[in-house]
Amino acid sequence: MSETVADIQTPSPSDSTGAHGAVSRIDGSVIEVRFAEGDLPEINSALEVQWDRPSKLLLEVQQHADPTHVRCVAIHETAGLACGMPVLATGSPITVPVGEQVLGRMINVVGETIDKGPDLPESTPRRGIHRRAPLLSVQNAGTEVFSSGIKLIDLLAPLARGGKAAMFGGAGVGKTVLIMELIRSIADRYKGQSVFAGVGERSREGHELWLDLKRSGVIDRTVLVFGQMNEPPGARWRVALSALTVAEYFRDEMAQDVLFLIDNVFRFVQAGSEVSGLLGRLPSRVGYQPTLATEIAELEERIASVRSAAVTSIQAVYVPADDFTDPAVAETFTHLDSAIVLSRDMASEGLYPAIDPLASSSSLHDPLIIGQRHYDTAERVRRLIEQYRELQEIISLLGIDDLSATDRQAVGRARRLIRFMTQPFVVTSQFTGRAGVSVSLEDTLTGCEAILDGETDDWDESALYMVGTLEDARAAQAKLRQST
Ligand SMILES: Nc1ncnc2c1ncn2[C@@H]1O[C@H](COP(=O)(O)OP(=O)(O)OP(=O)(O)O)[C@@H](O)[C@H]1O
Repeated sequence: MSETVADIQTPSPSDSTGAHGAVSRIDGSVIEVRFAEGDLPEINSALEVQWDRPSKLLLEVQQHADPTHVRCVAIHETAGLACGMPVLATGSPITVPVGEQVLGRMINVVGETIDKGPDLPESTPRRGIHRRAPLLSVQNAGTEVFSSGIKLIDLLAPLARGGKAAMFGGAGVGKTVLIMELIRSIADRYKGQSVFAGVGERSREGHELWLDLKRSGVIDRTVLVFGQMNEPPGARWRVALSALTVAEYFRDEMAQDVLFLIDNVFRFVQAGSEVSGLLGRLPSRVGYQPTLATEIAELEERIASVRSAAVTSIQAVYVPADDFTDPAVAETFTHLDSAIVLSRDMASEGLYPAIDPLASSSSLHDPLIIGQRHYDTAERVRRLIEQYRELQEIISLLGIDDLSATDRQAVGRARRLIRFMTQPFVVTSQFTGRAGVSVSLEDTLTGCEAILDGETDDWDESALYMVGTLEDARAAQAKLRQST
């Protein structure tokens, strides 16, 4: 057992364990329960409605309204619930099954299996979902590069082993596709376990992921935890913590590296905002809950690596109305090692993955970490693309012919570089008809250097579009020459 475990134990059962209450008010997903004075269950503890239905109805205590009433958020659907129904205080937080038995399984926010497989064995250990982050003294920040096989990411926003990366983007710019590709490319090379938290997204996507992981043979090392958009806000709000608890068990009790993926962090914030509104709290900036920063920090700070095991996290963050100053987005930014920003302009030009090379960044971008060659190439790429963007305004006004010869050369190289940075994905091969490729950093650097040095100046731009290495582009160019 690692030294961190003692620091992050689940809160001990409270005195209210086994206390009986009764539903006194139902307000959609917010339920008020009456207890005898002195019996009030703790905040964040779970209550179970005692009804004769086969489905469970769990509530989580959010507020002590007065000495005899608690206000709770429902984790399950409340249809059929009536005032006066008996409620049992479980005395502990919501718990989820953890450990080897859940590997290869798909579970919901409270740990019920949702993959139509057999029930989990009775012996499966369970852990409460509210836990503290490991102490700073035992945390281990990641400075080792974690290659993704995706050219743009490895070059300009390298991921850190044991670090946190997020993909930011508005609707439909490719967050889910990118996260799926990363799972595919990383999970089969990754020795540890993977935990996927599906928060508030479409349930169809969850099902597709499950089938996809099954086909690629990595499902036995993966746990999928879902609280999707058709579920009540309480479930969508807490599911990220449930998944994180499963990941923490691998890290702390089994000292195994974990890949922790979340799609989508914004939905977690949104569900928290819904719960806050239902509880009658006054909204804060842009209508968000006043506890926004705390809620994000409580989640993000728990996603931490310790000396004995690394937790590498990749998250998708929806950017509402493409507004990167949105408080939920800006707040998430502050917790990351790598930020991958997706651009609608690039997506509309079909430049996938639509990663903005200038807006994306990584704390590993330092010659002492990634090496001088990588650093210099990335800087040259950024400078050239920046120059191209400035020239684009002039081009749109005056046309390319009015540029100087050096500027025209820069534009040509930048356009080739931008095309070279596109890459066919395995997960999109079915609808693009191009086989997916993974590219090593060495090949990415060699290709970029060749383009920056002018080796491809007389190549057709299209030869560099949606290829893997420079050699693939060379072959495409030869084919194009032959056909003309
Ligand atoms: N790498 C890619 N190659 C080809 N097409 C892509 C790629 N990435 C995204 N697309 C296209 O963009 C569409 C939307 O992608 P995706 O579902 O990943 O977006 P999203 O940002 O997750 O959207 P939402 O916010 O609506 O969930 C895909 O269905 C696909 O047509």
